Amino acid sequence: MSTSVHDDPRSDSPSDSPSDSPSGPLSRERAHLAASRAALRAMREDVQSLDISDVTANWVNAAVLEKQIEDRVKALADLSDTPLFFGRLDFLHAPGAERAEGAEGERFYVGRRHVHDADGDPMVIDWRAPVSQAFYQATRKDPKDVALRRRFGYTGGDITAYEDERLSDPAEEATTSRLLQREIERPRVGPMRDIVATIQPEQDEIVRAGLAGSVCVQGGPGTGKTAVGLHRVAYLLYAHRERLARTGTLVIGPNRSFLHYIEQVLPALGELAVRQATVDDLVAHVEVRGTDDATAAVVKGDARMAQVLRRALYAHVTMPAEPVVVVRGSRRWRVAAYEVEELVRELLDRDIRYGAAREALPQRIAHAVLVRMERAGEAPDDRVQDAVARSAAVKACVKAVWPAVDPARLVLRLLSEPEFLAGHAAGLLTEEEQKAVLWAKPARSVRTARWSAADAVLVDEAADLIERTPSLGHVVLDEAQDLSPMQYRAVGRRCTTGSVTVLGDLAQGTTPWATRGWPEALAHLGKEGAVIEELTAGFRVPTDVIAYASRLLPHIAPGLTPVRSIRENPGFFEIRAAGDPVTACAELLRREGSVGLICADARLPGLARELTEAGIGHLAPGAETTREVRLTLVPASLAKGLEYDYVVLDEPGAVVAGEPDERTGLRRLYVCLTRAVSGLIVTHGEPLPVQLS
Ligand SMILES: Nc1ncnc2c1ncn2[C@@H]1O[C@H](COP(=O)(O)OP(=O)(O)OP(=O)(O)O)[C@@H](O)[C@H]1O
Repeated sequence: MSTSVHDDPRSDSPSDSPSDSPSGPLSRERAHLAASRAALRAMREDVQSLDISDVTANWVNAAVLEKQIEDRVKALADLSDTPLFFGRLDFLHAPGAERAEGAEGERFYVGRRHVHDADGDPMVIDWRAPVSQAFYQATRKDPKDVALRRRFGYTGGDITAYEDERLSDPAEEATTSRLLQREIERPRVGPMRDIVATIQPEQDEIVRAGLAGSVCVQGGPGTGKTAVGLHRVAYLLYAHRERLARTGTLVIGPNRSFLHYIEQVLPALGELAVRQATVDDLVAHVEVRGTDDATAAVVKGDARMAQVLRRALYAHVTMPAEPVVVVRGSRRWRVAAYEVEELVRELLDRDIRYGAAREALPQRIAHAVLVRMERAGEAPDDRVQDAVARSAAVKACVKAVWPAVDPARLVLRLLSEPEFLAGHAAGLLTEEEQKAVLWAKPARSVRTARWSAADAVLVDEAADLIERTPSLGHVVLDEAQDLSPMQYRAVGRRCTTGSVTVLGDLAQGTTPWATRGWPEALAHLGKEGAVIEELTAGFRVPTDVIAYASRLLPHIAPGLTPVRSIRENPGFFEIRAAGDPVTACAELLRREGSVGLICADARLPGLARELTEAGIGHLAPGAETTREVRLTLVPASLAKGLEYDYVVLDEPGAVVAGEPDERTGLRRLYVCLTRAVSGLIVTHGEPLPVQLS
């Protein structure tokens, strides 16, 4: 028997087989779904009925416990249109007890969360549990003891189809999953969805990679990098819940629209506590009101700036010229200048932060005083040492020798004072480079300075030299190819004791400092040992469209493997010379799903006006589509990471011309050409870039 799909005629999908009888497999599966829902309800009621009055001694404990209960009840909610399970595994033998989440049987339903019956036996196994892995990894070649893998198709919250693969049956031929195809081709509207039911084997490997190791994923447009990164966080939170609850997790994306687009995925997987931020959010020590030209931004983002900052900071440490004299009662205790210098040199040699060393110095000097007191026959205790450390003489010495430094002030001086910069950049930055980073108008104060985004990263680096930045347990860094070396360092210091998942595509790098190669980027992150994986199967872009966009690859990222679309639906692709984008939008809105009109940033206001004049409702730039308003206008600079069922790409030549150089322009165009799921119309009046011919 070969792989087969069985549909219920009530489903809105094409049917392969006749309707199911009341005792047929579909009815039995529906019965299991109903029983699982009832079991989940019972689990929720159990938690709701907990009486905490006996166990909470005070109101603080009671409040904490109540909050925990509230969270647990929320986590146990049964979302009516989200399937409770999406797959079933029938093993040939019962898996080992340690793999089975306490189950005795050999049949498992795989779903978004664990559900058990009144006896504690599992009705649904969490997709992240070890036993569920076979659902994603078993193949005909390596069936992993799976006799039958069943995938379920849903309409709303109801099972309407299933598809079987008898993996251990040598007579059955391999076919691609129809349900997977349907899932990939389902129209998109609104924010990104999870892919938990259809994670592919090569994606699953990355999702389940251990917490200790860092992973870097290079993948062309639509290969599922973002999806994989988000599911990886959910997996790690399941496998290392306590540790990550303590240390924290963070997802970094390129901008607000992108974060908004992905924000529903983790909550849908039951994970509510993952912070999402842009790199700019992480380094928001100063208010960013200024911008840099490309030359200045490239130098400010260069890793050499870290050395300039280090030098400038440590130049504040000077050797004492005077002894320290501490007066206690009638006695004076003297520590010679050369001895203080020795203490300072010792601290400089140690690998501790500037601020920590500054805090240690008074105690070191006080200790030297104590040794003298002991030698003179006194018996001072710790309190005396503390008092000496806090004495005016010691304080004055530390202030002179190892002064407090404010990180923003330090950067402000470097960018405002040519001599100060030259003093610390000599041999690191050329004169032109120094000129490029200096502000045209020196700033008077931290508050009034017109800080740029790159300046804020410098302040973050300086802040970390002074005081260690706390490290998180795991960081997912999406669209990483656009980060500067200094931004990589800023991310790297937020996971020094944790691990990172780096996601990106070298061909989509559109910043002047875009990543040239992953090993270099990983070195800036401080994760040289990370494994580099490549994803090449494309889930988003139709074959003809990706083939067209891939013509740009030799010009923008030679050597990268073109994406191979696994979509069966060919979609459609049209290039309309002298075509009108507004008419194209109107045409596409007659179909199901979202429509994005992507254009060069400068052309956006004009197109917005034309749409309004034509009476076509549309959303503000970058806004998420809804069922009511399915058309959104997307400036080329915001298109990265987003997708729409249909895209109208206006004037490719203008997209290229909108960037400072041709390669960046072509990369931007590559991003814009690869946003469509079902169809793309390119409209142009000007000639198309020759690289597309
Ligand atoms: N295994 C899968 N099953 C179903 N859909 C998938 C799968 N993997 C990815 N997708 C879908 O393909 C689309 C593209 O995925 P995603 O945005 O993660 O790609 P990406 O590699 O980050 O793309 P880009 O480089 O353009 O940002 C999304 O709609 C995602 O849900």
